[in-house]
Amino acid sequence: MSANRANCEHRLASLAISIDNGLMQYLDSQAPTLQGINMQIPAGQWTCILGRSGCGKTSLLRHLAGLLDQKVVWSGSLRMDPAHAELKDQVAYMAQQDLLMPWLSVLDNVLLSTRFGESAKSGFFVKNVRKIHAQKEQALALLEKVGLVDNASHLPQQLSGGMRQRVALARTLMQNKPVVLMDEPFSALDAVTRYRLQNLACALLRDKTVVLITHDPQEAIRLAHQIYLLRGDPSTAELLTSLVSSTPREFDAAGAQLQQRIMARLEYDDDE
Ligand SMILES: Nc1ncnc2c1ncn2[C@@H]1O[C@H](COP(=O)(O)OP(=O)(O)OP(=O)(O)O)[C@@H](O)[C@H]1O
Repeated sequence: MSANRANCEHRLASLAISIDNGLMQYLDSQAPTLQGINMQIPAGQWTCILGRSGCGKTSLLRHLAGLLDQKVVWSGSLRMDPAHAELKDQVAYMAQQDLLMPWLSVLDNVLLSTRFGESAKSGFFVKNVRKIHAQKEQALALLEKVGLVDNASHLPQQLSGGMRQRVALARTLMQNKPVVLMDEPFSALDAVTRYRLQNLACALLRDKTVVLITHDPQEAIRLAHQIYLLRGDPSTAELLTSLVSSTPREFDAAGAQLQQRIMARLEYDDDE
């Protein structure tokens, strides 16, 4: 069986997430960071979240990824459609920093999450040689998609920032989760590299339920099917707009107007 076919058979359905009246407070904090959060995150679409620094964007994303379970209290409902036991099993998380292991090759970095996943399930690294071979083929196919197959044996330090983020994207795809949470993944890149990576991510994550945090209204306007703003203290979520045209969008007059609206809402929040 080819690696691609094996991949299809294990692919999970896309999932929608719905948050009703969510409240999140850090255990060592006197007040909630998020309160009265209502969000609908549709399956197979991109939801972008903007908000001033410190409003709780990363906290919300990390909570969805199951990374804050010991650090916060959460109340309110967090549901998935179709319902599933553990949201954290369904998500791949792509952070602002690429978080590549410096001592591992590009290929091994892409394979890492798969092997940890297997390790967690079985108690030791995958032993099945055919399975390892199929995973390697799949990782190489993903590296081909992100244009880095010739760099498979390189170490991360031999790559540019944009190349490293492409490795991180391949690693995220390798996890093959229906939900992809991205925390400012392109913010450290130059404008042209960012533009190219936005296009690439848009193409490769087309079937996924993506939640993207960004400080860049233009990035949200290019990529989002809906844009939420986190505003206030504690923050609530405001659905600013839903966009129906296909992505990635070119920036036009309507985009410029929407950018102005976003900036006005964010500026107002900063002044409050
Ligand atoms: N482990 C923690 N314990 C207590 N408070 C925390 C913890 N981590 C973050 N916070 C607080 O939660 C609030 C939200 O932080 P968060 O990083 O989620 O904001 P953000 O909107 O992602 O900011 P930025 O845009 O600067 O990345 C901040 O006031 C921050 O100080």
